[in-house]
Amino acid sequence: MTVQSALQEEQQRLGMTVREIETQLAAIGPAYTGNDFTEQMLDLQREERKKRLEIAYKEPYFGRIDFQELPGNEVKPLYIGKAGVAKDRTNELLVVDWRAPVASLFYSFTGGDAAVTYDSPDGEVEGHVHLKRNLMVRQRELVRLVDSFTRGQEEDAVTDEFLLYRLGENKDNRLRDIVSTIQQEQDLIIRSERNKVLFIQGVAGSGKTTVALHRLAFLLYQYAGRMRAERMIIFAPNRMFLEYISGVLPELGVGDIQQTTFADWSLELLEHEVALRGAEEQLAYWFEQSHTQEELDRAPGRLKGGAAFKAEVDERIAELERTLAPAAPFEPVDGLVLKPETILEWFNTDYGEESVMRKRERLASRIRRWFESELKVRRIADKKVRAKALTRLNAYIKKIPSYTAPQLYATLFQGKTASAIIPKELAKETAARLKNGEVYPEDLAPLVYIHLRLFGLSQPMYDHIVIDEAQDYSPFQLEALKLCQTIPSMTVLGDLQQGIHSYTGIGRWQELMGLFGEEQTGFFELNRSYRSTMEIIEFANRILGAMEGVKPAVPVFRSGDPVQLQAVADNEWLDEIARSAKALEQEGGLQTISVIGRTAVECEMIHAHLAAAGIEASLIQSKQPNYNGGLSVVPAYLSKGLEFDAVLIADAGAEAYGKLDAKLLYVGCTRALHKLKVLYRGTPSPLVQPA
Ligand SMILES: Nc1ncnc2c1ncn2[C@@H]1O[C@H](COP(=O)(O)OP(=O)(O)OP(=O)(O)O)[C@@H](O)[C@H]1O
Repeated sequence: MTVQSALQEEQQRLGMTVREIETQLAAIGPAYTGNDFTEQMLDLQREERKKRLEIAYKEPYFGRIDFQELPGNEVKPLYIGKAGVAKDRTNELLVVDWRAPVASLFYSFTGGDAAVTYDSPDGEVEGHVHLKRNLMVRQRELVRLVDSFTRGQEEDAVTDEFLLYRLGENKDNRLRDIVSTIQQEQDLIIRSERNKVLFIQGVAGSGKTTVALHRLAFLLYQYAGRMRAERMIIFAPNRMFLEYISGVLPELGVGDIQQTTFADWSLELLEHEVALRGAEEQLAYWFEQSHTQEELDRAPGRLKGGAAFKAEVDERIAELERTLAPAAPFEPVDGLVLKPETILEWFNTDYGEESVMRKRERLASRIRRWFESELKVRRIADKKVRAKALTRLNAYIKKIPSYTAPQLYATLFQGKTASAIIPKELAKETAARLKNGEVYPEDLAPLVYIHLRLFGLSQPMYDHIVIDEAQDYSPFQLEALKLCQTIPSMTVLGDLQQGIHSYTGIGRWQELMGLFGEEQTGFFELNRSYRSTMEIIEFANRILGAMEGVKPAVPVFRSGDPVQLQAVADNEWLDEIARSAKALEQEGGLQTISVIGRTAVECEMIHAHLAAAGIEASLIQSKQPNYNGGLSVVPAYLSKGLEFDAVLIADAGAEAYGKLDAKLLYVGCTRALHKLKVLYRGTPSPLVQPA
């Protein structure tokens, strides 16, 4: 078939599909506004369908795969799109949803005449691929067609043309979906079974965040009815990042998934009984100055987030459970005695796996019921005797220990019962804060954990949990989240090479993986980086070069400008930043440009200088809820997770980045998609020695 006839065929097919979608959309009609429940339910379904059709209407599909099921079936063309569309009357599939089992061929097939297979609900299906075609549709017009495989013909060497085109585009201030170019190694993760805790170690720009979001969309499709969006939750490092990723799920037709930070979620769970303090001061403390390894190891976050402290918390809860049932008999009326052995038996046998305070509640109710029934049986009607008995009952129940999470947590920092591993100074300071209802970020995981052990989760358990930037999580945080699921189902992603919060996070994935049984976990590595050009990735790889156990990122073959490394005199520094930023702006086409500084203080200074030079830029600070694109100034530690068309590293001098700061500089440089310029004052950092 010639290119011309292929184009014609596809144009006709596209026209037919678009008309069908238009007809179906028109038939849906206006929303129901009445009170009939059945009608309301039907309307919800119609709305769902409408949403899917609208997504399909924008860009009906992006790929085609011609598949012949064996043995000997006919060759069927399958069009793959964001949302499945079937013909109204015949139910013939016009577009296959990208998440459908057969669509996996589009992502996993890399050429060759051999038979291939995919997993369907009825078992493995075998067949031959005859054609793999990428189609670019914009505004319902076919603008591009590339065949990456035609059976029986020489292999076309253009497999990655579409990917390169997508990667070469400039980006705005939002992360995008990648359904049309998901890569094989990413697809494997997205389609993994649900009842696993998947750990994904991926280099900067390997698509971890994007893949995790696509995985949610896949799970909702694959386990429709068994997994629900409102019972899924995404944990991201900060609110600005949440805003940055907020477009992807709606683009994939998925709504209602909770997206939060661990701190916000914890405070809500604790019903705002405590107030969070010190988050910004902590960032300033750890990032505005250099620290030794020893300081990092002794950091409060490490101590309170580690396994040893958790063991102490567990022991404290166990002790509470052991001593909760009263040891003294209950005698509401002289001669009427409820023995402690009976109470203990009720407590130990009747309430099984329930949370500790719930068990207490049930025990108290049971004692009350016993009291009422005994008084009835004994026909105790005398008002005075009854009133006295009631007072005794209340006093007895009041003595059964009752704690809120902050109260129990506080016992770990006071008097004889204080924790053995928390240094005295830290314990004193924590106790004083707790008295005022104030906590630091590292107190949240133990508090939430205690709360969940004491009271359980007040809402349904989560069907799936996504944790982004998980290298910054402590084992205790994961232990707390583990309590929110009956069967673990999580996607835990991060990059140890970007582990800049080592005062609280982990050094090895095993620290988190070890919390689950081996059969419950899966581990994936993503080493290909899709964000940056080859030149940028090679530069960034050299920064980490000297570090132990580093896996260099493998670039996609996308070449751009060389990275510019430029010395600048102290007195010229701010002017040069302004000049460089202006030059990048004037290049045109770059939608997002960022000046990345070492500290927040440095960024404030740069921002003020840009403003004085008449250059409009936004200053990104730690409390910021959003980021609007354009030109921004941001400290390296806040740039994590984001990306910009062009990055200017404000100062990579030896004073700003010592050898211990490799990860931080790596984070900064790997934010750049297309252009990277690095200025330095004085001697360059040993991490970026000029060639
Ligand atoms: N298969 C793909 N097709 C097109 N673009 C992709 C693909 N995979 C990743 N990308 C792009 O690469 C960039 C990086 O993706 P993402 O932010 O998800 O990576 P990450 O691994 O979470 O990065 P980091 O750890 O540096 O924050 C995004 O612009 C994303 O759209």
